[in-house]
Amino acid sequence: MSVLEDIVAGVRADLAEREAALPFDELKQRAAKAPEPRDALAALRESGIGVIAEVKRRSPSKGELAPIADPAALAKDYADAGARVVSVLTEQRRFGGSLADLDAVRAAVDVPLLRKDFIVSPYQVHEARLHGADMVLLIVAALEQNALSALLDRVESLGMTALVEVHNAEEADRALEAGASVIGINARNLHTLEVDRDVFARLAPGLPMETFKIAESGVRGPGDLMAYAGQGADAVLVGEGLVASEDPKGALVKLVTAGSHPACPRPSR
Ligand SMILES: O=P(O)(O)OC[C@@H](O)[C@@H](O)c1c[nH]c2ccccc12
Repeated sequence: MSVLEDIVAGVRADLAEREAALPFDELKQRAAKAPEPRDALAALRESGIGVIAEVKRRSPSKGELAPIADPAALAKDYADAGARVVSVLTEQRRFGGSLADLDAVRAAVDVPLLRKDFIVSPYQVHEARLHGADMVLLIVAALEQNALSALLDRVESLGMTALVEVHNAEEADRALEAGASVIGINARNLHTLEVDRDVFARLAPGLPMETFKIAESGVRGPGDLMAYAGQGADAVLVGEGLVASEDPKGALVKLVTAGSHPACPRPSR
């Protein structure tokens, strides 16, 4: 089994337990009463190169990154430092996250939130909404085309933004085919877990000008952000570089400052 298949199998097992505890119809009704979603894409468009800052304890590639005893406090630091969106990993087995983290972060900050997980079922989309997410990650490599299209429509029908993640040109074509307008190009190969920062430069020119392009993974500091900006990124998503830093807030201020600096290349739109 590949790493991705292994993660998805665990996600499906955990999902079955939650579905048994709270039936889909009941979940949908509850989610429908949640406060209106925030416009994550509008928030990302507000600055130069927007930064999505991630709450992430562990990763399959690096193991333990940071204990993050208080995800709400970290998210507050992120928001204060100028994060346009905060990403919360909710996958438990490999990333040490939970929906409780999403709840805690939602209660603490006003910025739009991304639920970062391996979404394979409509159940998880409504669940994201119920727990205050405004944006949902959909990983093309984890989904059949029909499921991808259906999940994307579902995310949008609930007023949220879908961030559709791709790793290669074939996945990028599938994302566009499904109607994605916000595409994340992940430098981390989900099969080998290696980071290749050149993936963005290879794929971005093949995407339509109007597609909102997010560079994901491997951003170590302002230099990487500037490089991605020069290659046409509209925003970057950063996890490890922040959580594993001595001073996550200070590290994020540096990124946000670089992303809004006049010398930083800007999207031409
Ligand atoms: O920690 P990094 O290298 O800054 O990467 C963040 C983010 O891109 C990464 O966490 C990620 C991208 N796509 C994912 C899908 C699932 C889980 C995690 C991810």
